[in-house]
Amino acid sequence: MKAATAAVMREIDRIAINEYGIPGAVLMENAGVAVVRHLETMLAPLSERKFCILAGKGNNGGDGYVIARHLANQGAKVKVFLLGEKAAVGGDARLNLDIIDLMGLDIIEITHERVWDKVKVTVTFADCLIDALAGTGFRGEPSDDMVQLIDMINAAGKPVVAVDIPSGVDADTGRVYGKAVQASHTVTLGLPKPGLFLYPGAECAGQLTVADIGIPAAIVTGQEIKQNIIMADMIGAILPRRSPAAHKGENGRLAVVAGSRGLSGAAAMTAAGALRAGAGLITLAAPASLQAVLAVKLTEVMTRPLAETSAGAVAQAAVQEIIGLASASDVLAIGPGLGCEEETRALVRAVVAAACCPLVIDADALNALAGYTSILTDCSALPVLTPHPGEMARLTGLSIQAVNADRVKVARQAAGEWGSIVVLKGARTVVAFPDGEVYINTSGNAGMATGGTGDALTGIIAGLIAQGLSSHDAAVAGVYIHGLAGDVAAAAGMVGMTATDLIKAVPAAMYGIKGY
Ligand SMILES: NC(=O)C1=CN([C@@H]2O[C@H](COP(=O)(O)OP(=O)(O)OC[C@H]3O[C@@H](n4cnc5c(N)ncnc54)[C@H](OP(=O)(O)O)[C@@H]3O)[C@@H](O)[C@H]2O)[C@@H](O)CC1
Ligand SMILES: [K+]
Repeated sequence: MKAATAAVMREIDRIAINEYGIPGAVLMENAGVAVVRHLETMLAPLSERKFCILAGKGNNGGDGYVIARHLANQGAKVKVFLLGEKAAVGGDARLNLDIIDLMGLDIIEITHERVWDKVKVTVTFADCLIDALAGTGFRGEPSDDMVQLIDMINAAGKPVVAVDIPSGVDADTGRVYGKAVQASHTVTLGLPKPGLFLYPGAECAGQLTVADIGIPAAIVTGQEIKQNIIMADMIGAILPRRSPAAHKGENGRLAVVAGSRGLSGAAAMTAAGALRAGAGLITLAAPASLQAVLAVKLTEVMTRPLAETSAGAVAQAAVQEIIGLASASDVLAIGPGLGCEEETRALVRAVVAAACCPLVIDADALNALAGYTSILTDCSALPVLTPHPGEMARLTGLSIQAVNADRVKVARQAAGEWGSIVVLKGARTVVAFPDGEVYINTSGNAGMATGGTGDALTGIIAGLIAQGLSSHDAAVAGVYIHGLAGDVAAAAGMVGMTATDLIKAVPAAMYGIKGY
């Protein structure tokens, strides 16, 4: 599913109106009717309900007046509060405001202090609140009046239906500067906006519905929309169907370079993630002293002992062995648990520079690349990098806060600069490509915020590449399957679930998507 930024949505509206001749008032009518249809599914019979519509002076408020008209026609009790003066409302919104004025609906301008008591009483006795304060035209921090209204809406404990976007949420980034409406439902218009999927905006949106408002499909396909939302059907189309006559050699050869003394678990979980994602033959190369324990942990994985430093990390002397292993493999996953010794870091850089198979680079291998990201642009195949925000901060020189403030922008910029696929992990993982294409993941849950889930993701993505998926498709499908496996595991209890629970749930997640 494509997601449109506020600027792209405005351009789509402009083309629909100016080039196709669809009057803006028709789009607004369709928008308002779509919200009323949604209210019918939630609160029928509408004739027995009381609605409080909170409208701004822009077109989002205009949608609110259309909603008010249709609700009143159905016999509902409707009160409209306008954050500003009627005289300040223009265009299609004004047209619809004038209509409900002529219909005799109660429209109260919030222009002086005395009105607030009335707002409070109405909000308290309403069955449902409609947030039509602001949509894609919202900028920056809400004004004091808007904050007061948002506080009242959020404190009311009533169903809140946001029109297009919960007011106060940035449509592009999901950021909330100050306060935002906490909606129980959002009916977004035309195309969904990225900010409805990125936190904290995603949490403000509640249950999301995308409403068709009659924009010609050709306008949307004619736009270069680079934001995508990852959904199950998209992944179903990506995953290959396994031939009934398949043998292990057809499902790829995968090498993992991971682990150091005290960090054997990271290596094991990476290999197990790849195994559960369906990779055929896996070789786990790790410091020699870990071999015995890894062989016990992973019955189905081959292990390869590597030269190690006195501290039990992979030594520089292992470089040729790893490069040789990479050339005999379809994909190499490198990084989890390698540790932070400088000798190991130098080895990672040498392997990344020389390996001729696709790479999935994670954890300590990412830290080894801080200050050396230019190596990535010379990789023979597009490498997949899977940083969490801390690793991303180290790689970019930004603070973790700056990384999280606009995850899409940061991931996209890094992917372009490094000529790599960047999987920026976290709630709503973002996958960015060098051409600016971005995918936002929708699966997963807070139970996944536990050690080892990142190692599992590295294994899953590498496991999919081993089975013949392009690095592009493997990154997109990998993050979705990983989150879905987390959701499957969380069905038995979210708090306390482990990365191992998630890994075991990968086959069930894939079964849910593809039926195998
Ligand atoms: N034809 C179309 O295009 C269609 C558009 N459609 C709908 O229009 C919406 C876009 O409409 P838009 O562009 O008029 O802006 P909109 O979201 O109403 O926001 C402006 C309002 O927000 C206010 N405001 C902003 N920042 C603020 C702040 N920090 N703090 C406080 N207030 C702030 C601003 O106040 P002002 O700055 O004027 O004082 C003004 O009142 C879109 O989301 C969809 O719902 C549909 O009907 C389909 C057809
Ligand atoms: K809104």
